[in-house]
Amino acid sequence: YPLKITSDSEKTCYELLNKTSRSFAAVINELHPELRNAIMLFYLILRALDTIEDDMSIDPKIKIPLLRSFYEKLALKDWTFDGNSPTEKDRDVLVKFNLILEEFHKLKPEYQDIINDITKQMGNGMADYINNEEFNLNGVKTVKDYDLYCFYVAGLVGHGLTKLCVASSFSDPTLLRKMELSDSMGLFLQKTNIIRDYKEDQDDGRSFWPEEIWSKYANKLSDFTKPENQEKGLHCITDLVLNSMAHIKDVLVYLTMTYDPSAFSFCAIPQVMAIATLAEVFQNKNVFKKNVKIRKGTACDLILKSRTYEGVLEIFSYYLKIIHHKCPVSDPNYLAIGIKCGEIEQFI
Ligand SMILES: CC(C)(C)CN1C(=O)[C@@H](CC(=O)N[C@@H](CC(=O)O)C(=O)O)O[C@H](c2cccc3ccccc23)c2cc(Cl)ccc21
Repeated sequence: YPLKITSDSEKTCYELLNKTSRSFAAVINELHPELRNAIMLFYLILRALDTIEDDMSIDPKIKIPLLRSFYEKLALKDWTFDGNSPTEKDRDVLVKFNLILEEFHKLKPEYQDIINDITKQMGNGMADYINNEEFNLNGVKTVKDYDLYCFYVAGLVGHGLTKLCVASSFSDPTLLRKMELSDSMGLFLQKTNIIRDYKEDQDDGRSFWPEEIWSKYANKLSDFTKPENQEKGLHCITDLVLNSMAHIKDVLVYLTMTYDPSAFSFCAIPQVMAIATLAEVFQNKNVFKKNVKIRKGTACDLILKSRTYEGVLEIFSYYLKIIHHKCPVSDPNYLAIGIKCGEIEQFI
């Protein structure tokens, strides 16, 4: 679908999108015009919220009320925010937020309401977490906290996208009665990012790996940065990958209920990137040293192959076999990985 830009503010929004995430911008550009601007603006509004939450230079006394009230800014015409630190990567999204607002008010009221509601829930969820002293000191404690945190930052995004797709008749309305499928779409992506981003988050003094899991393999999370603890670290990654694999069946079911071809690609591409990333981080000590990424060539192959549901199934089956074969018998979760791979394989 050719991109028809009709205003300066719309042009700036697409420039902001390309600046925040080039590869994701490519995916959004594939979308049918009916949904493209709604999802582009949804993405930018979420980036704005994330840029506030991520900025450790903003005093919590300012940050918390700002997160909780952020959705109210969507009703304004020319609000902007210049309080980010100069080093904050995507600060432009907030500096030029008035242009995002201008385009946002052109959306169908139904789409605006969906984005409003998700922004409100996410802002409050993020504020609750920052307010939680326990989380600030020790990061994520239980697997339950891990799922709740991922729900707020990613599961809710799935809820919003599902409602937008159903509202435009691009997806099966039954999805609204099975929101756990939308949760899994977000949780699978976010949990993959959290496993991959270990080193980056350690350097930022943050941690999202749940203590309930890593404490089986170390006394403190930073132990895995030392070579002598990296065998244990690999067992911890296996445990986290196993936890993420629990979402795969829901992801595959969700994709069968996304009818519009452009919405299907939009939803399928990040999921196939995630399963490829899980296979890449699996049994990979580089996770403790740097940010492990799949090769550009692989990413291109995945995008082409994920246009059809059969292609998506082949990709998941291929990487699940890699994970299964890479798991050493010495890994405490060796059997569990085999059983989980078998379970999903049967479904495929
Ligand atoms: C936290 C997150 C996983 C929700 C972030 N998130 C995504 O990861 C992007 C992909 C992305 O931004 N990838 C980055 C790479 C990276 O961050 O590692 C890129 O540069 O390509 O995709 C998701 C996303 C896309 C399609 C369907 C989804 C269903 C449920 C939840 C999220 C869904 C996303 C859709 C929207 Cl509207 C907003 C954010 C996201």
